[in-house]
Amino acid sequence: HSVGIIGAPFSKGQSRDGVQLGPDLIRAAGLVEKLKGQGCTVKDYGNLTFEEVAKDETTGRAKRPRAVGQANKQLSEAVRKIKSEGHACVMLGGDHSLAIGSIHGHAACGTQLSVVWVDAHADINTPLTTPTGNIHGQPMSYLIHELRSKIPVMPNFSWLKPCIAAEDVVYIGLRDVDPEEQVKKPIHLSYDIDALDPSLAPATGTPVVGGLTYREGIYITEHICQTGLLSAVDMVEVNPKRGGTDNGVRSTVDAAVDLLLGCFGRVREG
Ligand SMILES: N[C@](CCCC[B-](O)(O)O)(CCN1CCC(O)CC1)C(=O)O
Ligand SMILES: [Mn+2]
Ligand SMILES: [Mn+2]
Ligand SMILES: [Mn+2]
Repeated sequence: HSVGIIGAPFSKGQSRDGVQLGPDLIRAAGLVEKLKGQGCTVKDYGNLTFEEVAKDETTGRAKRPRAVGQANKQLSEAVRKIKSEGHACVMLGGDHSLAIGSIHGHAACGTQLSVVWVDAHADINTPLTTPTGNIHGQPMSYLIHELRSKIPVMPNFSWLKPCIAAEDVVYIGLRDVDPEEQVKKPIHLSYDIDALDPSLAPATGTPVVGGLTYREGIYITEHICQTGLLSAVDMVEVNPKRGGTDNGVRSTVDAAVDLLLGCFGRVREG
């Protein structure tokens, strides 16, 4: 791997001091040496420097837009350069408003991106829906084509064009989504019993080792139930002619029933 590192000691996407210290802290913990130690070539492009911005008035509800827009313009250019020089880019923040520049700069190198957003939060408030005004809770709204009409003109944001399709985003770790961030679409859950491990659900046509445990399988249904959006469920591929023993068939059928109960409110104790 060839890795290019850029530090973005920026904190104006939110209001807590200290997050600007992240880049150098991560370096001091040996990131460059440890990457080299595992065979990477590493080029450290250092830290961006961000000019102070005077009279940064709130736009809509978004706070400090000039500072955030300017910093992300610089970051976009830096990430684009790192990508053009053939590296995988590591951006060290700084607060999450920096994803605006990082993803924009990455997308500028031409190929359509998919985004895996690992976060307790969806960070997809718009400047008009944000409950706090902090732009670190909004970056996705500026990047996604489908939300373009929801974004007002913002000072120092004119350089930014949406560059990601909503279908190319996946979230992992979400557990604190604001009401305005929830996309209200009914859920169709299509559950093939062979997702479960054959030790638990052997009575199915195409068993594959390494499947979900009972706990993992049920967890999915309980969480989908909690969204309140479940509108239809498929529970398929239970086959009593497979699975060998009566016990195997019984286990498979019981699992299918438990999964459906999980979809409609049954919660395990503990
Ligand atoms: N969704 C929040 C938090 C964003 C966090 C940004 B990060 O980059 O860390 O993902 C607001 C969260 N929420 C507001 C209402 C409160 O009662 C609970 C927290 C927002 O400020 O938009
Ligand atoms: Mn975030
Ligand atoms: Mn954050
Ligand atoms: Mn977060």
